[in-house]
Amino acid sequence: MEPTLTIAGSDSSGGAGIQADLKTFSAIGTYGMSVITAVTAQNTQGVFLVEELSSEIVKKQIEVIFNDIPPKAIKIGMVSSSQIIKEIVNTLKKYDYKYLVLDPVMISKSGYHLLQPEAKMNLIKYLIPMAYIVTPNTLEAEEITKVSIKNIEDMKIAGEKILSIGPKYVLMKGGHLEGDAVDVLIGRDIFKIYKERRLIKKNTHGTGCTLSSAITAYLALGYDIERAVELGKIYITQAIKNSFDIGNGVGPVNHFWNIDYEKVK
Ligand SMILES: Nc1ncnc2c1ncn2[C@@H]1O[C@H](COP(=O)(O)OP(=O)(O)O)[C@@H](O)[C@H]1O
Ligand SMILES: Cc1ncc(COP(=O)(O)O)c(N)n1
Repeated sequence: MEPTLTIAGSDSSGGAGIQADLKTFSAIGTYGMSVITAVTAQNTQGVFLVEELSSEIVKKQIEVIFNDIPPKAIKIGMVSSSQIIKEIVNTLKKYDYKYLVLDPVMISKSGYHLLQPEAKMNLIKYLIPMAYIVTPNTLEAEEITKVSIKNIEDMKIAGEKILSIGPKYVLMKGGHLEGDAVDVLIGRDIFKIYKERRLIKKNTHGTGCTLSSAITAYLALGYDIERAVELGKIYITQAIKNSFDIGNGVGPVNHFWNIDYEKVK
């Protein structure tokens, strides 16, 4: 069983953050572990309060995991402040790893700032260059590059700008654009489009967390980047397609769409 690690925030409603990541890691057949950076009081209707953990406990969680169960692939989601970002960067520097998937979480779908605005520069300067792949949505890519994104051409321009900061690959997610759900993978010699029909579903809480975790799990299982993104896209599309209404707002996706419940009864 390949170990996978998420470094992210907790979502009390279970649809995004650490909870979405661990469900995805498990559904894809890896052994999920977590380093919690912050606790959010959140449900399908919004984020109501956030409490960041101390940098000491973030550092210690990373150290004890790496000293005992070195992960095959790591994903970073919500990191909230400059202090936490610097602690993660300094601690990860001490260890060997190949696959770091960075989902540059900034604002929740419900409009809450999960990354303090003044920490944005540190995320760009320190975390993006360390990543194997960065997975911004259009709003995050606009914040990082100041390029306005309306179509695939703009995604390419912004994606190449992010690539020049230092990661090996960039996956530009197009979930917020109109028309088909198109994502673009950009690398020094890769430009690949992943297209799925847009699903008319309101339950998209945690889609970005889920896709980046799926890519992390597939990298841990040994797939190359193009195939890991292809399988991740299939996983998130099916998870949205099979989502269910729970709560009164924007519900979660179905992380276990691939599980045969008859077998576990
Ligand atoms: N309505 C939808 N139908 C199909 N795929 C979608 C839909 N909304 C988002 N996606 C896909 O879900 C993934 C997450 O995308 P996006 O919503 O852009 O990210 P985030 O959750 O970070 O804002 C992408 O692969 C995107 O194309
Ligand atoms: C702890 C945590 N991490 C990430 C997200 C982003 O997910 P979304 O963009 O679907 O709100 C979230 N809402 N909460």
